[in-house]
Amino acid sequence: MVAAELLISAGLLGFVNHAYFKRHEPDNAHTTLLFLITQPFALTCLVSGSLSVANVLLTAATFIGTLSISIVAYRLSPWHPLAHIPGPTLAKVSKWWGVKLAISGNRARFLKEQHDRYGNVIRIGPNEVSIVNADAIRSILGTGGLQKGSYYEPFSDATLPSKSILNLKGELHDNRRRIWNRGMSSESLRGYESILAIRLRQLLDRLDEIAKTPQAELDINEWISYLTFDFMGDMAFGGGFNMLLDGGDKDGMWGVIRLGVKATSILAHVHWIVPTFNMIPGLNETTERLRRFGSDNARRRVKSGPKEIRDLWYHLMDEDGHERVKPTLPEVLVDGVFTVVAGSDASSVALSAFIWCMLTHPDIYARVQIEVDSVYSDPQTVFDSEKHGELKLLTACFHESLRLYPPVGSGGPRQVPIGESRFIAGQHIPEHTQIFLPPYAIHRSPKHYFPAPDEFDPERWLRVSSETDGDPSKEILNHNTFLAFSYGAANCAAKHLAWRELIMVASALFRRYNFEFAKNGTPLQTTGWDESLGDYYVTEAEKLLVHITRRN
Ligand code: HEM
Repeated sequence: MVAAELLISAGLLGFVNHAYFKRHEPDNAHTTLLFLITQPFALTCLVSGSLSVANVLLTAATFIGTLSISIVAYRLSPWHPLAHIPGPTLAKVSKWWGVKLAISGNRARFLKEQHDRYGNVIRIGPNEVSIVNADAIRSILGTGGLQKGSYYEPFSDATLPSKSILNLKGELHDNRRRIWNRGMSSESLRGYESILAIRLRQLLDRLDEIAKTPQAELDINEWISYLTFDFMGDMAFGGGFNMLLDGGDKDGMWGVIRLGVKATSILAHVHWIVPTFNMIPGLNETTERLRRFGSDNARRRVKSGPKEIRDLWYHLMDEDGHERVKPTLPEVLVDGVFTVVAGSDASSVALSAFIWCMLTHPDIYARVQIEVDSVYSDPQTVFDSEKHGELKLLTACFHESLRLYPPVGSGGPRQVPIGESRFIAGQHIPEHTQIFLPPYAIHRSPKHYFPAPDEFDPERWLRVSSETDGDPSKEILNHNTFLAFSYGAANCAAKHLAWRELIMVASALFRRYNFEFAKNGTPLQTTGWDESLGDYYVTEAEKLLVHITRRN
């Protein structure tokens, strides 16, 4: 009799809990776990008057079983607000499916496959959708679109008094972005170019040494990463990073930053677990080191005083005094760390993917080299960005490699606010839904790039047509769907700097060296490197082993 009463009340409690969690998303794992564990004990005591092990186990099993079945049944039921949107069944059931996919690093490619299978709007989580549609880009990322939501929360350190620009919303974002935009004016960019040129000369010196040894091979992805990391250190904190001179990650900070981004990109799918993770000694070591990295660098930058060439720090601190309310040190510190994290890997993987495309398309590589040679007939002028406009084919090659391998492959989502709903890409999207616009899949859709959307064809950017006039056999190139730097008010704040960096580095490398695949490169490096790119918010690349020889 007691057992029956326990079964019924534990079952009911499971349903009540589901109703509660549907309205109140957990904000951490520890209190939620405590809340779930105490209930079977309390219920057993209340119903049976004692705490016998058998009764507690029976209550707990029934409670958890009913709660789980209720959640799964609801998420798969026709009553779920996203029931009309197709997608993989396991994705609809649990966020943990998203975590597993994120761990695999295969997210961008997998989303494309699912779009090919299910269509333009697919459900990729209990309350998440992914959309591949040109009009949706403006309505989500453009004016009056949606804001960032819970996915981005783990990208901020909750113990710090300020969030980085990546996590700010509304007016707070507009204010910070105004300062960033000033820091990216044409005048500021010219200063950054001279900072980059100094680092680029260091890279060329190091590569010259390597090129002296016949048949020597190098991981070009790694050397480019040293360059972009040091450059971002110069920009954000006025120097102090010396990966090029050290020939590696001497203090291990580069590894820590990469691990931090990777872990965050995975945990962002279950953002409520992060506060719990941060409480576990040992597990928060990476966050601790990142915190120290930020504060040490900020302290060093403040102490070092004004720089001969104005760095990004100068602008972010508003040392010119344009702002009514000056940015605080913690605000600039978090943006400095974000600059190093976001700016270095995105640029290095973009450059590596470009070199990969050149090596796998020798005919185009030869033409690019001729173009670079003719624009920079005097090798000493290769740092002059005034000539970038003349590098038409090289620029088209970057557009194409960024199209095929966008460094932020599946992007970060925007969220429909509570109490609102949207009609996007022909579908009703209910409140609280997170919407992804995955650049990798959008860039490879034949509706946006045609013919051969999966092929490297830089000429498509040089041919004129962008209209089909309803004739599907005609070429399509929809510039509005090029999302490598995102779109709208929160697009890449350093897009113009990044373009100059990519073109300057590529010109300098191609003007000075001949590149070939390393003879000892594994088949992965010579034929499948692109498939090994891991999507961890920013793309992670495997070794790209090449052999270089100095040109005259
Ligand atoms: C090829 C290189 C780069 C690519 C492809 C790239 C791409 C992107 C993308 C896709 C976003 C949007 C992220 C999101 O919505 O979740 C973004 C944001 C951002 N990027 Fe870049 N990025 C590059 C280089 C850089 C560099 C070098 C810097 C710093 C100097 C930088 C600073 C930023 C900032 C501050 C934001 C946040 C803007 C905001 O929220 O208003 N990026 N970038």
